[in-house]
Amino acid sequence: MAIETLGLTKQYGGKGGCVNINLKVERGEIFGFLGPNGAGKSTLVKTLVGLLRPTSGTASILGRPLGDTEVKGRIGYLPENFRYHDWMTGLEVMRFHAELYKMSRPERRITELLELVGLAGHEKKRVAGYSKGMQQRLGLAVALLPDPELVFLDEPTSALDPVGRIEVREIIRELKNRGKTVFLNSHLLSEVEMVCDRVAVINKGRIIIQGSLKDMLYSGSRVLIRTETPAAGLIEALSAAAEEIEQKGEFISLKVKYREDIPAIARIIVESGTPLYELKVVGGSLEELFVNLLRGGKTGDNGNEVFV
Ligand SMILES: Nc1ncnc2c1ncn2[C@@H]1O[C@H](COP(=O)(O)OP(=O)(O)OP(=O)(O)O)[C@@H](O)[C@H]1O
Repeated sequence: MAIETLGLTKQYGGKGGCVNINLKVERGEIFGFLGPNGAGKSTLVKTLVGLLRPTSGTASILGRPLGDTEVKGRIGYLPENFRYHDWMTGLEVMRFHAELYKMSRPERRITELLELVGLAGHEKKRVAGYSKGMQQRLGLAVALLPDPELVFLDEPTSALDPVGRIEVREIIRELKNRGKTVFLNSHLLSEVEMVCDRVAVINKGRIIIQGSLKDMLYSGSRVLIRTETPAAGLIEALSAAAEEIEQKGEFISLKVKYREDIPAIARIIVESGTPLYELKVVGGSLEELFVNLLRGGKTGDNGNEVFV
């Protein structure tokens, strides 16, 4: 396990922060930690990397307790708001951090990382002359310096333009290919949807849902079926696999709980002898799920709109 927390709480004078966080992040996965501004994402990351002391609860990082010095050399951290000395060049910032990591021959690694983040050719320029996006890339290169097994990225694309976002996404995928674990804090849903294997959603300091992104997205989505002449008994047969079945003209709409319900529904229709002209899944976007969760409404259920 890369990260395991048990009832982890960090509050500031009894307020804010994050409360009773129970998370498991497997090694080698990209885990998305999603929540609106002020939800408690940065607080959790700062607690996990050892910058904040928990108010209560426990956690282990790469199998060691929080604050373990040896583990600190095996993790990388890109903070949300960082500023390097702007009179230094990108190369000097990298060398300075390599010294902090006590790396003996960092030059090759530095060159490789500057290339990876797209800063090759700019390394001799002062940070003062870097755009926000270039500074963010430099931060990412610094976070990857120790070739960490586990990387915490706090809003890594917030300062980037669309092309920069795609590039960072590619770097994150590449990290996964190399067997690294990535903990990605973000309020950007599409970001998380595109790269993460599993996610947790936090709101007002508490986790409100966590799990595999695939399962989460399908839970509560609707399947819309077009059949001209439903066979007798089809609706009853479907009610074994789905809920809230509605029939209107040649359309049948139903709500599914799990991803596996969808092929089961197709099978029931075909086996009943009903001609199937169309089957489509409606809803199931992370944005919809997120908004519904935050409003405290149902998840991903927009099936009624289809019939209007
Ligand atoms: N140093 C602090 N002192 C007091 N309260 C704090 C401190 N840091 C954060 N908080 C409060 O804790 C809550 C969670 O903040 P946190 O920065 O962890 O959220 P976040 O999800 O990372 O938000 P954002 O995306 O805006 O950075 C907020 O209500 C914030 O005001």
